[in-house]
Amino acid sequence: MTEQNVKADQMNNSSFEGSENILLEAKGLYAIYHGLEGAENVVALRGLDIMIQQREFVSVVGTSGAGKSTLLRILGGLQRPSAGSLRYFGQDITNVSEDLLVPFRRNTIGFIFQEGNLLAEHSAYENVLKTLRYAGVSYSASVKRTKEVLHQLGMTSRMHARPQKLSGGELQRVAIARALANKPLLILADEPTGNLDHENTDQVMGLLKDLHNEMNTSILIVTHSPHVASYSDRNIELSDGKIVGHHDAGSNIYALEKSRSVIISETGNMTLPPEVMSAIEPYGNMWNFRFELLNDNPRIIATPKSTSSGICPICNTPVEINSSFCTNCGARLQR
Ligand SMILES: Nc1ncnc2c1ncn2[C@@H]1O[C@H](COP(=O)(O)OP(=O)(O)OP(=O)(O)O)[C@@H](O)[C@H]1O
Repeated sequence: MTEQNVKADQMNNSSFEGSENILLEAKGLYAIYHGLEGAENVVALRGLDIMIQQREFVSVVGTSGAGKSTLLRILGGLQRPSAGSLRYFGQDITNVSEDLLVPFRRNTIGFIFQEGNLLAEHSAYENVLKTLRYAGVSYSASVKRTKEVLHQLGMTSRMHARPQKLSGGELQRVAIARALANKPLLILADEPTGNLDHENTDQVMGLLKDLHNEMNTSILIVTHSPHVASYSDRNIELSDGKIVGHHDAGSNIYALEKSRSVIISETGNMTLPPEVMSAIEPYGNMWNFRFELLNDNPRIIATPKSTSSGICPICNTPVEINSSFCTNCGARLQR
């Protein structure tokens, strides 16, 4: 049994029934940044539900400002959600104190950031070693594990170099080594190849993929790049703080608009792809939606509710036939 199995088992022992393979589950996540000095609030996440199974490799894609980094910070317990809940192995950690959260993070999650975030005055070796010592691992075990993980990442010959002497690709290998050193159950990576050229991106992502296949670690990577996301087994597409698509390994995430799904939440709320939303201008208009099967694939058909019946479809009071709004409730109506 590996160290990670033991960690997962320990957490599972106190988990809720039926949640054995679910590493994390977030429900109804909101993130609101309060504007300073009269500036408007920014709603970065709008009620996200997300679930990650043990050993999954998941990517989150979205354009700049979609809320990717905010989501990663909340899932990693680095930032509290404004609303919603976060559970690891069924245990609610949304409101646990910082005293409990810090050791939980250290033992469960490894973080990789775009900049690598290595300590400049320490060598690659010392950067990894310090992480393990900080986590309470004995000196001799830390030395052994540091050498082992730097070797896995192909960094043995460069391990005594300081960050300023390392290339971008080497820096990220050390950052990965550091994140993996304590054998976390989850790696959270925020644009880990954002500073790398195409060749180094492929090398680093290939390494991460190989390591994922060898280890019991789940990975969640946030990126704006469909190419980076293509290394994952499952992709979640974020737009304006909402999930607008789920794509599995077989789908073409370079052409997301062709494979976007309609998301229906547990409470029955439906999220439509942004291009559909802008095409139907739904605000204040009434639409009929129905599902149809086309070649065995469900598709959604939307038709405007008309007022040809002479009844407002919203408040059910009589309206003039073909009028463009209801004088009783003020709804905009389709003629
Ligand atoms: N500390 C903050 N204070 C106020 N607004 C913030 C803060 N952090 C993020 N935001 C805003 O929240 C929204 C989501 O930001 P976030 O960084 O999560 O998006 P992102 O998808 O990671 O973007 P990028 O790819 O550019 O990093 C943006 O509108 C951003 O300006």
